[in-house]
Amino acid sequence: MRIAAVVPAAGRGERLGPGGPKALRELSGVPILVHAVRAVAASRSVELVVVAAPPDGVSLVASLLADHDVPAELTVVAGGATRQDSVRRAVASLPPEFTGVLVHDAARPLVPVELVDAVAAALRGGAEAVIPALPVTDTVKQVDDGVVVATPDRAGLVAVQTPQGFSRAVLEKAHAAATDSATTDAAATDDAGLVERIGIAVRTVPGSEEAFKVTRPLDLVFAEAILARRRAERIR
Ligand SMILES: Nc1ccn([C@@H]2O[C@H](COP(=O)(O)OP(=O)(O)OP(=O)(O)O)[C@@H](O)[C@H]2O)c(=O)n1
Ligand SMILES: C[C@](O)(CO)[C@H](O)COP(=O)(O)O
Repeated sequence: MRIAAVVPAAGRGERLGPGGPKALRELSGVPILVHAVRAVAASRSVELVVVAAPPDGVSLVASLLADHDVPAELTVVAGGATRQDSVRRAVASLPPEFTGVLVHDAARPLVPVELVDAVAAALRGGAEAVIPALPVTDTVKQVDDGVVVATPDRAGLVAVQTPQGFSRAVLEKAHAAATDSATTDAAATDDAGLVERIGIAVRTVPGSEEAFKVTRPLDLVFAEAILARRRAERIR
């Protein structure tokens, strides 16, 4: 199976606050997107990376990636108005020989290569859909208008990350079904959610704390701390 990585990077990063599109914000002087692309490209399973850029920023993103050392075959396409749109457009651009797809958020720049490899290995092993998951550490409540209506059993809950791996045929079918029923179904926040809706089993592999999503300002502080620790480990 030939595997490509699709990196949705067309979001605005509103929860991160002012400072421009999140994927172009810097961590240790390098754009978040470049960290994320290098991280997936570090896996020997990944032969091609397709980045979904903000629709008005395709050439800017392409030249930014060209200016940095990114050891991958790379293309940049225009993303869409939602993450789901961005992923669908990037998958549609893949050459036919790529029958496996890893979808990885640009907003998860520090994913360890071991996690990318584990998702790719599960895909090669026959899984049609595989996602990294970590146990939930907080108690989670369901609320309605500020009032708690239920407390789901935490033992059955996980928080999921990217890269999420799919057989390309399954991913395309799930996105097509979601596009057809867009007015009746709630938006899915991840690709695995779309795959679940078409009745395909989604397997999990253990996630990584370092694969966290840069979402709010404090996440930049965590990310810089992890990069500092990695630098220190390299010179030790
Ligand atoms: N129209 C969109 C929206 C999101 N994304 C991407 O989907 C990933 C996960 O989204 P999220 O963390 O929510 O990013 P933003 O949408 O940028 O954040 P926010 O919701 O705070 O604006 C990010 O890599 C983001 O760039 C995308 O490609 N296209
Ligand atoms: C795909 C994802 O990262 C899995 O946890 C997450 O659902 C993206 O959500 P966001 O609201 O677009 O950040």
